[in-house]
Amino acid sequence: MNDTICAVITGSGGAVAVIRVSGPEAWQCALKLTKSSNGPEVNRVYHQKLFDGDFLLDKALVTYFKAPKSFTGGDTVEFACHASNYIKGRLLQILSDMGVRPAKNGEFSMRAFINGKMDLVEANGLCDLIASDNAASHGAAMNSMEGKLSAEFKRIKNSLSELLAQIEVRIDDVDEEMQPLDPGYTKKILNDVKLRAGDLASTFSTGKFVKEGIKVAILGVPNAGKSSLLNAIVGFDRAIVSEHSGTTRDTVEEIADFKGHKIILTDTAGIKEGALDVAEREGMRRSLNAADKSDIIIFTADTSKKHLQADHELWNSLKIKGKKIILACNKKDINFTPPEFLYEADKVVNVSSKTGEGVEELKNSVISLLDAGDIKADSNLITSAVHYDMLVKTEKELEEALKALKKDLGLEFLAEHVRRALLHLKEIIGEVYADDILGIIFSKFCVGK
Ligand SMILES: Nc1nc2c(c(=O)[nH]1)N(C=O)[C@@H](CNc1ccc(C(=O)N[C@@H](CCC(=O)O)C(=O)O)cc1)CN2
Repeated sequence: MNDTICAVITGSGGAVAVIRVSGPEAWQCALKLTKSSNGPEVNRVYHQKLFDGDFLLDKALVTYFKAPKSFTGGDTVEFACHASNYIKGRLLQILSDMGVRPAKNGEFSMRAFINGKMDLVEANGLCDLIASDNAASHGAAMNSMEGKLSAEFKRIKNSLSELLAQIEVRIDDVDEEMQPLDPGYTKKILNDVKLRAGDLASTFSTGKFVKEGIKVAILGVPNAGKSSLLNAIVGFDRAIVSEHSGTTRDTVEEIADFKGHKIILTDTAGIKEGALDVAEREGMRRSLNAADKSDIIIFTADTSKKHLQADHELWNSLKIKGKKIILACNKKDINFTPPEFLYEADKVVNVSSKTGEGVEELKNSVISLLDAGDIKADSNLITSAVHYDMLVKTEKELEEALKALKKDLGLEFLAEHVRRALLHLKEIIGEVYADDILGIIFSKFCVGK
């Protein structure tokens, strides 16, 4: 915190790059770089020359922020220079020569957190916002960055804090001068808080998919119609289709939208037994790899053909992966009698890639089987596995507190469970933290953030 750090805070490409310098020496460095003697005004942008020794390095826009009014809460200067790799490299070198250290990943945000500019949930939201790539992930991240998610955590936390205070004064009240704790009231508060923590935790089934997208792998034996199905789902000719078996040799990935959810669809090379060349074997390895990584598998079977034995073998090998499987029956003929194994599918959908029949049902099935939920704008979503984990732990402690109350185990027992629940909530927001944990959390942020 006491040293001065710098980093390029803009992405690659574009004509202008911003370099942020933050820490006690930031202003001094800027005065040297711009060879100015008189102090700049706070929160003003100056068009200034930046010098590399006696040479003119660039003419840039320089903004001066004074602590505590800056992104990090410390003295900060931003140089919006031309995005030449040479200019950026020299600027960072000159700053380094002045004793300014390159910022670590997330270090600016970590300073902002330590300086009380945002809590940990808001910092996490900021990180998610930068990574967001659709309306749903953007909306969830914005809610979080804007403090709406934190506010809900704080509401739950405050109810528990008040309850704990009530319990603790009675523990201290050895002379029993106070009215005893009302069990009905205590039970009501505990139940209410547990319900709210549970409601928030339950949004994670939607939230995790909102943040990362849903990975769907399309698998099947060669020539089952996988690529046609991918094309029918995304609505354009993404994958090459032919009547020849083995047209798809490598996996083909495409992003689609299912009811507002981001879907990462992977079409795969058909899987078969028998003599294979090296490329075919590699293709199949990638197909199975896509199956392993997926959240759900669409198993495509051409039920007009008689190779259902091959389908069955592949089906059995996929079943053991323990994933949800939707069976997409392609080109079904009217005399088709379904073999037994079809009934093991989590869902069977008849599809026609040609007419688009069944495609909507397929999309809906993915969402409902994964319990991915509806995406509602403006509602709080838990997208972090850590937050989810902490909420589940909170719920368990509250359950224990309710048991302690019911069995009348005494105020100390009750207080201990409430205290632990409270600690989980405080850890989520960042009211309590261990220094080494902070480093780990913020190191997941990108450079320059
Ligand atoms: N050039 C530039 N653009 C940027 C950022 C930045 O740091 N620099 N941001 C960075 O991520 C985002 C904007 N976020 C920011 C948040 C707070 C402050 C700030 O200086 N806050 C002070 C002063 C507030 C005021 O005077 O109104 C404060 O909170 O005290 C600046 C940027 C996006 N665009």
